[in-house]
Formats: sequence, C-alpha cells, structure tokens
Amino acid sequence: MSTPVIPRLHVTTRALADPGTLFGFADRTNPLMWMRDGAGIVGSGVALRLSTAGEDRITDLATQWQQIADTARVRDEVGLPGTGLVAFGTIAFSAVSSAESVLIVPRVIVGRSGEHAWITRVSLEGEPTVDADLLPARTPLGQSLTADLAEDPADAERHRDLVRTALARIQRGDVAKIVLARTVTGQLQADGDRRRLAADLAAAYPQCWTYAVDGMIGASPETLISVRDGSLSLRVLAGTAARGHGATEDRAAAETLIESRKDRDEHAFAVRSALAALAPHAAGLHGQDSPFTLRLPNLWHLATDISGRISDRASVLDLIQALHPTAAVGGTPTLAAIDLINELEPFDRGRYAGPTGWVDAHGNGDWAIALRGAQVDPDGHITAYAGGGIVAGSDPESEFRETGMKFRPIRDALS
Ligand SMILES: C=C(O[C@H]1C=CC=C(C(=O)O)[C@@H]1O)C(=O)O
Repeated sequence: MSTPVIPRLHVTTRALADPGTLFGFADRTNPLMWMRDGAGIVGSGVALRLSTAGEDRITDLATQWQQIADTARVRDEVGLPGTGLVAFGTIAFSAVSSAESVLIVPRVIVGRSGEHAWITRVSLEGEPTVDADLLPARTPLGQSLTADLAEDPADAERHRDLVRTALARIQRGDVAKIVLARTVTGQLQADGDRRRLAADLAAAYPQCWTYAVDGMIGASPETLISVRDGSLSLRVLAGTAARGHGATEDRAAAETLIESRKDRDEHAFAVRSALAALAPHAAGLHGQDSPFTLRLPNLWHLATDISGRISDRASVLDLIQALHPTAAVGGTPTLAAIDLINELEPFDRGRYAGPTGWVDAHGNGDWAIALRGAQVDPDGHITAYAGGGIVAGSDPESEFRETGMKFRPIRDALS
C-alpha cells in the first residue's frame, strides 16, 4: 500500500529565540516528538504521511523518501541536524505485522539543540505559505494520564512457559538466542493529552530517546543508528540487571552483570549482528572490546557503543534496513529467531522493537529501537510491550521479572 503520487514540499527553516520547553508545540492527541536531554524536535499537523507494510516496508519508505527529498524546495537558514525537511518515523517490527510503517512530515517543527532553536514550516506546492517566523500557539500540557495496566494473572505462567519452550529450542539447536516479549493493556482517558505521557517519560528518563510517533510513545535507551554527514554511531544494549538498594548493593549488581557469562553471551550476539549488518556499508567500524554497564533509573544494561564511516553513501534508512532486527530484539540466527517469535508470541508486536526516529533530506537522522513504550490507539486503548533475550542458561522466573522492570517507565508515567 504505497502512497502513489509524490507531492512537492516547500520547506522553510528559520532560527528562533529560545522557545522554552517544546512539548506544548505538539498536537495533544497525536504528538510527534523526538527528545533527549531537553534537546530535540516536536512536530504538529501533517503535511505528508507515507505509509506502507510488509517485507519491503523499510526499502519502500527509503525509496519514497528519496523522491520526496529530491523534489522538495528547501530553504534552511539554520543547517543543523533536524532542520530543513524532516520526517518522523515508526516502523513495524515484523514483515507480517498488521501495523502500518510510516514517515510523517509535520506542518510545523520546533526544535532546539544546545544554543540553537528553530522553526520549520512545510506546505504542499500550490498551497499558500505561512510566515515561517510565526511560532504556532503553544498549549499548556494537560494533567498526567493514568491507566491501570492490568497484569493478567495467567500471563506470568504463560511467559515462563514460553521461555521454557525457547530454552528447549535453543538446546535442540534451532536458535542460539531469541528475544521474547509480552504485553500489558489498559485504557487511557480518550481525550487525555498524550503529550503529557511523553513529557513525563522525558522527565524521568532524560538520558533516553523520548519518542512519540503515530501513537507509539516511549523512552528508549537503545540507539539503533545515528547518521551525520557520512558518520554513523549506535549503542547496542542486551543484558539486564535490577538496580540494587543503596550504593553498595547497586554497584555489586552492576559488577555481577558484567561478570555474568549468560548476559555477556546475550550481549555478544547483539553486537555481532550489528557489526555484520553494517560491515558492507561502513569502514573503520569501532566498538569497545568489552561492554560497559549503563545505569538507568529502572535497571542496569550491558552496552557497547559503535562508530564508523559510511563507505557507500547509505542513508540512515538504508542502514536501518541492513540492521533491523538486531539480535537485541530478534535473535540469532535472525531468520530462525523471527520465525520462532512468530510461532511463540501470541500477539502482533506492531511497532514495538521496530525502528523509530527521524530522517532528513540528506539521509541523516537519529533512530532508536522502540522499547520501553506503548502503542496508544485513537480511542485511548494502550498496549505496552517488554521483552528480553533468552540464551542457554536463562532462567524463566528471572526473565519474567526482567520484563516487569522494563514496563516500569510506562507504568510509572501512567500511575
Ligand atoms: C527487548 C527489550 O530490551 C532489549 C534491549 C536491552 C536489553 C535487553 C535484554 O537484556 O534482554 C533486550 O535485548 C525490551 O526492553 O523490551
């Protein structure tokens, strides 16, 4: 279902005096946001929505985006990442998902990065243009949202059973690693201000990417890929431990994690899958020999940062096509793990564990893996997702508890 006609966009970016916090510039019911540490972009309105699904969803969006970028008339007086023509995106995890994969170009983007702030206005060719300097009205955020994300009592046992089945399949040699997830659902106030959920996540998890695109809202610690003028970087995460109570216990938790053979194996699969996927597109790929422990408010992760130069002019969307799904959210070998996920998980992942982020006209962009988040439907129905990597040595009860820790960002923001 590709968008057949490629319209021509007129895009103007101008510098702004400090606009203050950005959340108020987004739409209440369908916010577009990408924020970390107070910097980022928020969008409102929709100038263009590209939508697709299926096996070729990422290349399909990449091809359409290239055509949009080639024909757009862009006046960018700021020239920073996130200025000029930009689309927000959220992409389904699976080729067989019924969820749409979309790129959305807003009517207005307000952004800030360090000392700089800007506004971008987008119109379709033939439409009257709006004065690019004009800031849209900022509306105050509504009250914090609440939802009872009910735990189905049968769910814990079902998840432990799935992990046991996965362990048997690992033992049999079908896969070496598989990531299994579960869901919790609830109902938000239908007319509630969805920006509030994103703002509360950003306040609690400032070091994560807070994303909100087409109802998919969360705060992800995992950078799938960032591209800037021929350079790439990413942060691979896999391997998790609970935070300890008090400084000594907390440090001990991190040390146990970094020494855990099972977690290091789980992490190594994810790093290897990312390096192998990037190798045809990159030179000088560089990562630490050994992972480091990343502290988040809700847990510890094993993390590896990787950087390199793009050797073949690949855009951020081309690199997403090469990377997705990494073994941090799929498994190893990839295809066998995806088949097993489709066989075992009793739900459609939708955009959970898929790529989410933004792309500009030059193929630059920042994309996270859509983790620690939820899909909010137009009627307020909310589905939150959390999973974990299963390798030989994984324990079903610990895996269930780990998913509980990963629900915390969304649960806390809605409590
Ligand atoms: C699959 C998820 O996390 C991934 C990212 C970091 C650590 C993970 C783990 O330790 O299992 C997972 O690979 C999730 O948050 O739903």
